[in-house]
Amino acid sequence: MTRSRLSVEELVIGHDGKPIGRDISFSLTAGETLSLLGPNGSGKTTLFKSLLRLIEPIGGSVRVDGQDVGGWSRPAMARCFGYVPQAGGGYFPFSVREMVLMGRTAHLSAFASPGHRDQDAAEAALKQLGITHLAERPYPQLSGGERQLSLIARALAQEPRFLILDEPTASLDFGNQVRVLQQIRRLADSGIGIVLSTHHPDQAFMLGGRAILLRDGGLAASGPVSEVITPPHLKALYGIEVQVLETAEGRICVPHYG
Ligand SMILES: Nc1ncnc2c1ncn2[C@@H]1O[C@H](COP(=O)(O)OP(=O)(O)OP(=O)(O)O)[C@@H](O)[C@H]1O
Repeated sequence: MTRSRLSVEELVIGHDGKPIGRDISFSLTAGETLSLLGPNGSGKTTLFKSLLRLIEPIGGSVRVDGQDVGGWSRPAMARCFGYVPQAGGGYFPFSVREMVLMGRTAHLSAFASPGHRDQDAAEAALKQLGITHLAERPYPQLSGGERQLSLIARALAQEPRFLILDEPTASLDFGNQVRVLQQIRRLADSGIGIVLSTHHPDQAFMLGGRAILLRDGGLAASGPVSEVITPPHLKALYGIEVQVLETAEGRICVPHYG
């Protein structure tokens, strides 16, 4: 099976025609994971929204298998990309099952109601995230971790080739951070391309794959996680001294507190 390839080429991102990032190029094959790190305000959300055409890029292109997505319709974009926005992603006065089923909208023709194929995709997404037991619960009553898993299930029900997650572990407790990351890693293993932003370099180590660093209006580094998440890069990115230590579980970052 040939896997889809996402190529971001010399993207220029910004707001109201004013660039905040330029020359942003990277690529990803479905099944791979890419972690995006950068200080607050460096443009991570702007980059994701530009990639998804929720904000018009100022320049450059985003291609899937060589096709420029610039001319794609919204449903065509939604069949290719799932998006889990930052922090909660809105209020849904529905049960988890209903909310996840709404992720199927991109597959429905105008005015059509969901059919068996859509119900099956929603159930499969709930199962894949291990939250079938939450299906009847009203979304507003869920905990932060349960909401985040439900939002990922909703994006997954779209059956996207690429999943874009903006700080998927923000506001989660330590256990739920690890559980959500384990699920994300499984999604990559199942063949979905994952691009996620995080403020925790350790999470890039946990996910493996590749990482890119966004700083001063451009990509400061790009490559395998082990080559990108290094003390000099972290110092340049965050202005603090950090050691990278090897442990039995993998690498971890330890800041200097002195
Ligand atoms: N709608 C907007 N209009 C104008 N400027 C914006 C808009 N949204 C964001 N910005 C600015 O663009 C810059 C990048 O913001 P963005 O939210 O992309 O950063 P970020 O890296 O995701 O930040 P954080 O880590 O704090 O979530 C910031 O200076 C921000 O103030």
